[in-house]
Amino acid sequence: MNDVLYVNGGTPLHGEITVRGAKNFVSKAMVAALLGEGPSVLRNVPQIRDVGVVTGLLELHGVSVTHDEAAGVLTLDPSNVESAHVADIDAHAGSSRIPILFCGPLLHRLGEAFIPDLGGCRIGDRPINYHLDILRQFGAVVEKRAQGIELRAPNGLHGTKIELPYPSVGATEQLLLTAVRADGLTELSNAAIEPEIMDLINVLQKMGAIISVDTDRVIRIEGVGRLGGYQHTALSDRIEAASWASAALATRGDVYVRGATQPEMTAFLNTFRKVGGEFEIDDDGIRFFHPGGDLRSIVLETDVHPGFMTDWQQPLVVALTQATGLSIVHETVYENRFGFTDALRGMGATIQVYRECLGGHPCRFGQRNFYHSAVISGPTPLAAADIEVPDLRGGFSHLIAALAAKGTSAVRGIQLIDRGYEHFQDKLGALGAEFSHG
Ligand SMILES: CC(=O)N[C@H]1[C@@H](OP(=O)(O)OP(=O)(O)OC[C@H]2O[C@@H](n3ccc(=O)[nH]c3=O)[C@H](O)[C@@H]2O)O[C@H](CO)[C@@H](O)[C@@H]1O
Ligand SMILES: C=C(OP(=O)(O)O)C(=O)O
Repeated sequence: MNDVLYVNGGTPLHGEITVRGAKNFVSKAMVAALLGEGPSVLRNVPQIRDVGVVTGLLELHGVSVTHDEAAGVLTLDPSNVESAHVADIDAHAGSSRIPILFCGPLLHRLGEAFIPDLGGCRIGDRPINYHLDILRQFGAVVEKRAQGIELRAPNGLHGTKIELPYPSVGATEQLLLTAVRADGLTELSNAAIEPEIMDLINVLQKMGAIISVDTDRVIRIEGVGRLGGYQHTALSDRIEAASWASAALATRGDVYVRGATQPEMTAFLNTFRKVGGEFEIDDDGIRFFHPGGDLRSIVLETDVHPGFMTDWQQPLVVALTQATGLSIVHETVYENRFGFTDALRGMGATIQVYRECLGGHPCRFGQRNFYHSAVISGPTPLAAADIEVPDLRGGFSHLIAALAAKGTSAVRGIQLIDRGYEHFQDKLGALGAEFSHG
């Protein structure tokens, strides 16, 4: 497949697109199916590469997966996992970080697991120390191998009390997927409470789990002996929705995102409005548009939910290059998520990155040599360029910059974008973008 997109920018995006289920939920719900005795059915599944990667891993473990791609329905039947009993897989994680979440379900079913080294976006170190600490506290024995880790649970997995040093999404999911079938009670403090985690809890409850969530980031789980399958419709992808909203703003366009939902996007909508974008919400989606006139600069900090999520940051920064004045963005979730701004600078944007915590609150990256704050001065016209996609959201940002720029840009490595944006080229076409493969 041709991995370069030639984008002829300068045309505002106009029209309607649809977003389906959230990348950051669907993959976890697929792993949850491994815990059930019977088949599960997941609806509203997007056609993105991460779904293919997790499907491949589940099949390797004996899960039978059928996918009606057009209807977005996945059926996952784990009844053959015991007979397949794959102890040591000669596999790699592909582009995804999801394999680490197989630990709990496989340990419960097979008593052992081999997890390959992880993929995912290179936006910081992304260690798995919280995951391993959690698994060890449940009673797992973890050993490092050449290309991954090997785990055993010689005495089973037992409920425990854990406080996370930081409300990590993946570590919270690790705990949930392990605790639901562990023996006894588990209590997690400082848990992440992202909407995708809440929907995973919905799925686990449908399967028979007992989970309560307090208002102070404490989650309690009473382990149960067996879980069944589930039927569930995935919540929609608020990152994809916000990305198209940012594209509408940066190109002075008007995009109706069918499937976008308000409650999961409150922090984004507030920021969008402060920058000068407008939106209209109805029962089926959200219309995002540039109302004309100047955009306003803002001070923004990314944070865990209910804050402004880090995955919204990169697409929005492109729109901020078109706002009048100095915007400050303090990235507090990942230490290295401004690499994508190099290409924007090459296109004419004025963006400086700093090691200091700018914008208000000190974060855990302050004084540690990480360029995790950015100052964007605008508005600056963007000029076409030859750019290489660095990661998923950074890649979409580059695409937005190319759409906003005068002239024809070459955007290389666009396959990375398929990992989280369903049919993005069809959607660009539907919104009137001008592009070709050469
Ligand atoms: C597939 C998926 O759902 N990915 C999302 C998930 O990633 P993911 O689950 O990997 O992100 P985490 O919330 O775990 O990471 C947050 C921070 O905690 C650190 N950390 C995490 C685990 C650990 O063991 N040790 C550690 O230090 C990370 O390096 C990072 O700085 O949540 C992120 C934060 O909303 C999103 O940007 C990603 O899109
Ligand atoms: C960082 C992201 O994803 P992942 O955790 O899958 O790398 C993302 O979706 O922006």
